[in-house]
This record gives sequence, C-alpha cells and structure tokens, in this order.
Amino acid sequence: MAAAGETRCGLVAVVGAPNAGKSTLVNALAGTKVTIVSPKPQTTRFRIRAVVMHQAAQIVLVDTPGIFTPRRRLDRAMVAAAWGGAQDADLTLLIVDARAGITESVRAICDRLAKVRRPVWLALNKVDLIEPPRLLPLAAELNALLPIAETFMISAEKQRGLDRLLARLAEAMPPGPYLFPEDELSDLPNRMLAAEIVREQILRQTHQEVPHHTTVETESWQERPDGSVRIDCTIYVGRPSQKAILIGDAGARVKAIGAGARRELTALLERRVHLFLNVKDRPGWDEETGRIRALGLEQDE
Ligand SMILES: Nc1nc2c(ncn2[C@@H]2O[C@H](COP(=O)(O)OP(=O)(O)OP(=O)(O)O)[C@@H](O)[C@H]2O)c(=O)[nH]1
Repeated sequence: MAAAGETRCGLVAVVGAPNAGKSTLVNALAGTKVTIVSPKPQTTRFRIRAVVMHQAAQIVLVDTPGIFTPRRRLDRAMVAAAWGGAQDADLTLLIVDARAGITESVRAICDRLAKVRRPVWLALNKVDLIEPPRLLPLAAELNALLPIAETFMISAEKQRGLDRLLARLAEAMPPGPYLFPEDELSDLPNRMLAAEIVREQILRQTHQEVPHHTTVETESWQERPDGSVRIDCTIYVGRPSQKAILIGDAGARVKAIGAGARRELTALLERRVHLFLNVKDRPGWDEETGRIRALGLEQDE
C-alpha cells in the first residue's frame, strides 16, 4: 500500500468512434471484464468504466458520454460528482481504429476535442490489422486535426503496446489521494461486472425494445459463509411501459434475464451465485435536469 502523499489519482476519459475498441482496451487494462464488448455500435453506457491500479497510481477510466448523445448528461454528472471538486478528466485518451482511419465520426470527435482544453493522447488501435508503414502518416493526419500530446500504437485485442500505455498513464496522473479507497476497490469491479452482465442480458433478450433507457445498479454484494455470493441488482427503466416489457408475462422475461446473467456470473466468478433482480421505473431518469440539480451534481460541459 502506498503511503499518503505518494499516491497519484486521475480521470482518463476514453473517447473514440463506435467500434474503435474502447471496451476491449479498458478490459485489457483492467484485466477483467468490466464493460460490454460487443460488435454492435454504441452499446457502452458506463460512467466509470474501470479503476486501474498501477504503481501507486489509481487510474479511473471514464466515458465521456455527450460526445454522441447529449441526453446522457447524468453520466457526466455522476463522474463529476464522484470526482468532487475537479471539473473534468485529467486527460483524454482518443482511441482510433487504425484500419478504419479518419472516418466522419473520428473527424467529429476531433473537432469536439480540439475545443476542450485538456491533453489528448492518441492510441492507434488494431495495429494488428494494418501494415506498419501506414501508421505514422495516420498519426500525422490526426495531429493536424488536433494537438496530440502522446501517441501509442496498440492492439487492444492482442494486448500489444499496453504496458507502455499503462505505465505512461500512471506517470501522468496528478499526485493526490485515491478517489476509490483501496478497501472498496475489490468489490467495485464485481459490482460493475454484475451490473454490466445483467445489462448485457437485457440487450440480448429484449432486442432494442427497452435498452436505451435502462440502467442497472448493484445494490448489494454479500459473500456467504458457504462460498456463494448473493447479488442484488436493480434495473431502472425510463417508463412504466418498459417495466412491463422487462418483467414479461408472469415475470417470464426478467426470470430469463436473471437466469442468463446468473449463468454467466457463475462462470466468471467461479462460484455459486444467487442473483436477485428488481425492476423499478425512474421516469426521465437520465435526462431530467431538475433532478440532476436536486442531486447537486455537475452537469455542464
Ligand atoms: N483485430 C482487432 N480487433 C479489435 C481490437 N480491439 C478491438 N477489436 C474488435 O473491434 C470490435 C469493437 O470493439 P469494442 O471494444 O466493442 O469497441 P468500442 O469502441 O468499445 O465500441 P462501442 O462500445 O460500441 O463504442 C470488437 O469486435 C473487438 O473485438 C484490436 O486491437 N485488434
């Protein structure tokens, strides 16, 4: 454990076009499955994606929702609130799919980022898929769109170039106390994991009918003496009609979601899992400004 005064801690906003490989990279850095990795664009809606410890540095990887959908203001707000006084991330890590190159959405993101006064680091991802000579010109082209402080060539999937990236991120974090106490950290990934696995099952089993207004939170995580774990998750939906869809006839759908999630969690955690799901509606939850204010959370850019 690091002594007080020696720790570093910061927020890294992970930004990139859909399918750039953000989730794959975060998972590789965190060393555990904490986000949804899916070939479908825009499935990610995590606020805090992962908390990575590296050499007395706590690196909090967050999304910058709002780049595509301003609707998700609360996502940003929660991060800002968690961070206390700090307004924003310490640096932005821009992930670009090197094979896809500078697409329209990459261009749009660069435009946005160029206006934000915080360092931008570039990770050219999927370098396993392209010829190395194409990388430098691509990096140069991106640098012409916005000033890039550091560039990394990586393959998130093949885990190439990640050690250097992680080491540099750790060094770049400002000195300060950890945002998440170390003794809570061990549970955090599990809670995040459980919530994401449930959300993944919702996406799979409701086929677009519900998911975009859905959030899942792990309310409690209790270790049992027999080695099993009891997990209680709440699924929040935006409208009562969605609640009905999620619950299904006589609870059939939520049961199926629970069964699927429990199976996956059992396999991942390698222990018996008792999973309890609760569906609640929280109308306008991720949009309603008044509520954000009431919570005293940050909400502007
Ligand atoms: N070959 C190769 N494929 C990769 C690499 N990194 C990610 N992928 C693949 O690219 C696809 C998209 O990856 P994700 O991590 O889901 O991308 P994302 O940016 O999180 O996507 P959204 O959450 O939809 O915004 C997946 O099929 C990954 O397996 C890589 O380094 N090399």
